[in-house]
Amino acid sequence: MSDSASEERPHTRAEEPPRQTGAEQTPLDRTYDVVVIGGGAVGENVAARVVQRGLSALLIEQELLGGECSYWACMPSKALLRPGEVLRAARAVPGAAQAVTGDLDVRAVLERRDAFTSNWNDSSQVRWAEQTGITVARGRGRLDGPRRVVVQLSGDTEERPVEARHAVVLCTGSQPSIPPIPGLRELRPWTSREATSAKEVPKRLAIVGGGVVGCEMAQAWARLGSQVVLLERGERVLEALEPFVGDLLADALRADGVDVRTGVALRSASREGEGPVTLATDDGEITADTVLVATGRAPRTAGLGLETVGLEPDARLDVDDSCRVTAVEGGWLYAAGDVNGRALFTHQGKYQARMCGDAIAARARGEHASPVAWSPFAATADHHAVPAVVFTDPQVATVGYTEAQARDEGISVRAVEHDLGQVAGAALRADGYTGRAKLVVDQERLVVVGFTAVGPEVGELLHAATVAIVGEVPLDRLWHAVPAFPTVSEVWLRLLEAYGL
Ligand SMILES: Cc1cc2nc3c(=O)[nH]c(=O)nc-3n(C[C@H](O)[C@H](O)[C@H](O)COP(=O)(O)OP(=O)(O)OC[C@H]3O[C@@H](n4cnc5c(N)ncnc54)[C@H](O)[C@@H]3O)c2cc1C
Ligand SMILES: NC(=O)c1ccc[n+]([C@@H]2O[C@H](COP(=O)([O-])OP(=O)(O)OC[C@H]3O[C@@H](n4cnc5c(N)ncnc54)[C@H](O)[C@@H]3O)[C@@H](O)[C@H]2O)c1
Repeated sequence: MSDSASEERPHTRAEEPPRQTGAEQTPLDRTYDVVVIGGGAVGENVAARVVQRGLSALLIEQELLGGECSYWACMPSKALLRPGEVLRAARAVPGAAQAVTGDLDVRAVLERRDAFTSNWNDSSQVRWAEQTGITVARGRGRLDGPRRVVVQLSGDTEERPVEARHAVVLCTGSQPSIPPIPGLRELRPWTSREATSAKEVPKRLAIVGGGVVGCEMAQAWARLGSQVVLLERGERVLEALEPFVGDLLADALRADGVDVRTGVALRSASREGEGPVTLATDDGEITADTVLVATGRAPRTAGLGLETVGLEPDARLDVDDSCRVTAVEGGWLYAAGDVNGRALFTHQGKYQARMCGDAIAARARGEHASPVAWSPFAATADHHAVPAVVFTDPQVATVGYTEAQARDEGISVRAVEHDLGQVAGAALRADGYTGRAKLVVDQERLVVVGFTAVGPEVGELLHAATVAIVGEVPLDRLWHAVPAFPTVSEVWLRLLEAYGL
């Protein structure tokens, strides 16, 4: 195995030749050690991991190899947000601000976004997979009994049966949920796919749902020139997070011209012919040209043949920490990434891929590979150390429990907060730097169990907190982890001082 095969699949930009058609596909063998259905970031990483461990792997993908993250989620959304963030950062520093004489160049922003998706061409990812030693089948896969999968190759009417010697791994991801609001589905609203791949800036954009997708896309399109209204039924945007997060973010979105409305119930949606859309809420009517529904996601399991292995067709895929589906006997069926609903993030799905790939390979060698906590076969961090960044400006960085979640888990906690703008490193970064950080401490074990920060580019602060939580670093040892002056990380010192060290 070459070194490059042990690297993770890259997110590159490339100009590539047209995609293969079904007729040009590699012929399939009858049996593989591992069959992976779904070639998003997670499926690719499961396949690569087992191949690195000496097993053969078939990876079946019905659309673009790389999945949502590369083409309709993480990468294009961040490409849409980054130019606005840079522009605002420059404007917040006198001396640089005077050099900024124009506004965002929308065409250039969209072109850069397109380059990050390789213009929705996955040839470079297919090449990477093949060089890694993975067999790629373009088409649709479904279960057909224990260890059996049927592949409907693209451009081919015949179905090909394949068998898995050791494991079948479901990595089919998730899809947007559209709430059953009268008229909404009939409008054919944007989902995250259209919101990340649109070629033109909508004039009036109404967004239903003030979660991560709603907030990121509200800011991206507002800064590109849309008139955006953001409707959230909860009390705050990003309501699951610490309360100050939603407050600071709503202020920032409003400063960008977004009309943020919380505690709003959408009653119905309608459109007259090709005219504008009317959204009726309990707070009055809203007129928009485009509607984005961003109200959460559901596992993509329809038509996956779950009933052929004794599960309900729409069953929740509960898994153990090695991602083995607990309701299926024989221990051959796994589910990793968004489809198992544990933590809907690319990084966490890829973590599951590493753990489950190693568990599959060890079990194929006859080892027990018990998924005990923090072993190489257990995605233990999924339970209480999931990092996440909302890439708005300001960013929101979180890992572990919020104070409320920790209390709900029965943990005795004490929380401390600090104003990020008071940190010398933050003040140097931008005039008027606004932000806040919070540490949640387990009072019995005296370790950090949660961290939240809001502020420009605080995402880069997050890994220190993840290491502290995963490493269960005692507070009195953390006190010796000295942040360099003048970095924003000095907030760690301030938080520990606020705690009483
Ligand atoms: C707008 C947006 C922005 C996001 N930004 C971030 C971010 O910044 N950071 C982050 O960590 N996460 C982000 N996420 C979440 C992230 O995109 C997902 O967690 C990640 O894509 C999940 O990867 P996956 O491989 O499990 O699923 P997917 O990426 O959905 O891949 C599943 C693949 O399976 C294929 N498939 C499905 N059924 C079949 C079948 N029967 N046969 C063959 N193929 C099949 C699909 O075509 C798809 O390619 C974002 C999500 C959205 C919507
Ligand atoms: N930066 C990132 O890492 C990133 C970015 C985007 C998405 N994601 C992932 O994708 C997942 C899905 O994102 P999402 O934003 O679709 O879901 P979400 O669960 O984060 O937010 C959905 C929001 O919609 C609101 N809502 C639901 N029904 C509503 C209704 N009828 N009217 C008004 N509001 C309503 C909810 O209260 C909630 O605030 C996220 O949980 C996250 O895991 C991650």
